[in-house]
Amino acid sequence: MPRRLEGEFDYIVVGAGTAGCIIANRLSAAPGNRVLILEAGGDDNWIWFHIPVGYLFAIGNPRSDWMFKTEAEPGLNGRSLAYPRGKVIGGCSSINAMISMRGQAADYDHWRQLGLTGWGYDDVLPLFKRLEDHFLGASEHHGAGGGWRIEAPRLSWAILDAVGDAAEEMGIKRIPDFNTGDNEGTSYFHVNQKRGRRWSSARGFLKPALRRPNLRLEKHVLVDRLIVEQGRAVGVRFIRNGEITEARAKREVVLSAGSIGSVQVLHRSGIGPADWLSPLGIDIVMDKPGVGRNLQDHLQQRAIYKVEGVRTLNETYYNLFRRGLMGLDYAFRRRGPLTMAPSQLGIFTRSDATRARANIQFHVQPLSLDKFGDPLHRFPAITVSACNLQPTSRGTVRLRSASPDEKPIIAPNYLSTDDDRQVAADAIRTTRRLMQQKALAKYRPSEYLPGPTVGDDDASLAKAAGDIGTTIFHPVGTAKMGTANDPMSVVDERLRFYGLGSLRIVDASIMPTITSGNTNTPTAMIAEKGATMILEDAK
Ligand SMILES: Cc1cc2nc3c(=O)[nH]c(=O)nc-3n(C[C@H](O)[C@H](O)[C@H](O)COP(=O)(O)OP(=O)(O)OC[C@H]3O[C@@H](n4cnc5c(N)ncnc54)[C@H](O)[C@@H]3O)c2cc1C
Repeated sequence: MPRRLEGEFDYIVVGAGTAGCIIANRLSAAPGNRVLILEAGGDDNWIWFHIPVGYLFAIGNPRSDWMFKTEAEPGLNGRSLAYPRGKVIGGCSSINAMISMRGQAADYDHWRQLGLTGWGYDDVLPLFKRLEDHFLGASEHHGAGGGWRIEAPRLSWAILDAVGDAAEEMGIKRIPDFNTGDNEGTSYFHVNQKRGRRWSSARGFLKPALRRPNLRLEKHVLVDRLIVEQGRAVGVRFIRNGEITEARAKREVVLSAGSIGSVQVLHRSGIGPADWLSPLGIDIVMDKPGVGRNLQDHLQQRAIYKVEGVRTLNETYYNLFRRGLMGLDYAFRRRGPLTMAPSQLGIFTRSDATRARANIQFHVQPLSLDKFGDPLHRFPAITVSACNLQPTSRGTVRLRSASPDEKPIIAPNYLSTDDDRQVAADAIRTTRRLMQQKALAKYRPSEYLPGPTVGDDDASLAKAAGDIGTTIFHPVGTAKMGTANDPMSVVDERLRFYGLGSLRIVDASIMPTITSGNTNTPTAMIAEKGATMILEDAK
């Protein structure tokens, strides 16, 4: 018999990630709501969760990462990718690259055009603003005083300034801010940091709320499944140190375990495609073909260029004297490379002139390595990675077995459409053009990856994209919000689960289509809106 967690709860939030921390904060702001939030990871009491460059140590480390992998991907010429997800309070916002990016107004207007009332850019702009504490203060586009701190980066690099100049030479304008509805242009990224430290959702929303007597956080608990009675989610069953415990919610269960985690919990609960679950011996509670489908991610082509006569992080890192200076700069001024989000300069542009809006994003880094987790190269070099912002490939997330200890099968299906292969080829072509601009000539950039032997024709570039393509860590869409007449819809526009009462999903998995940029800030907005709707519906 499972143990029963003592205490009465109105709401149970599963997962204290980007979304979960915000929901717990908003729901517990009403003293009458008793809120329980359950997180598989632990506290963020490790220095590398806070010093921004710690990202390099948190990824691929079981202390902070679920350590998932994709299947061998045909589109990546048979390669399987590490697929990091944060396992700690704050979730991915505690290990991510801190870029704060809303995407494009057109992304949200598209959601509204799909029939999802209340999700157009005009509708969600007040929510973005309400969340924010923007370094420039309140304005037409930004908010001040909220928990989502956004700051300008605290260092610049001559080589990145020159890449920005090169973009301008190609006709891409310099803009001061990517977050005003249209991100086409080039700029340094704004970041979720406060005075040189990472600003996660846990720091901004969960920790300040934990003082409230009506909010309870349980860490190191793995939610196995939902408890469903008479067509309603009435609680959850979780595991801690091998012990099974149940907790019950009087009002609602909110799934915020992320695009992978929320699917796992639903599938283990018998909610998902019956033809996937039955062979695993899972009793079907509800045949829901959309749960685990529609996986979308941004695939980046990481081109690397060797440079001369200019500083990059590579040689700075290997120079003991300079490394010491970096440490001192951080200790005394909270400045310098330790405050660095790995990608600093952004460029949003069109992969070809026929595109209606920017459809590729460059992340330019003053460093290079073979892959995350590997050491920096010993030669001076930069990474000029381009990703397709509006991919048409769709993948899946599903259970390997019914055991909660087993890692899921993640198959993003990258580059499985002609359009995605074309965009990838055009993106590498655009990279090459960028690096040949006059502004960069003095640094004598030479292509290291994909490499000068790769031809400029579509077929060679698409093959190279498969060789150097890698995730930019943005899985979304696996429990998509949609209209009732679409059998693949999982939640409605108020994020209520179709077919089961008292259950909502509020995290990155509900995006019907991926936003045109990094996905953390959009997920925060989804949480702000989700919490608002939960409170409204409770009245
Ligand atoms: C390495 C990396 C770099 C990134 N860089 C950026 C960036 O620079 N900018 C940007 O905008 N986006 C970035 N992203 C993406 C962004 O962080 C995510 O889109 C966003 O955090 C998703 O939020 P979420 O709430 O949906 O999920 P998460 O933040 O993943 O939260 C889910 C939480 O649920 C917990 N959980 C899962 N399953 C269970 C279970 N069964 N029981 C209990 N708890 C569970 C997890 O441990 C986690 O804490 C990055 C992501 C990664 C991994």
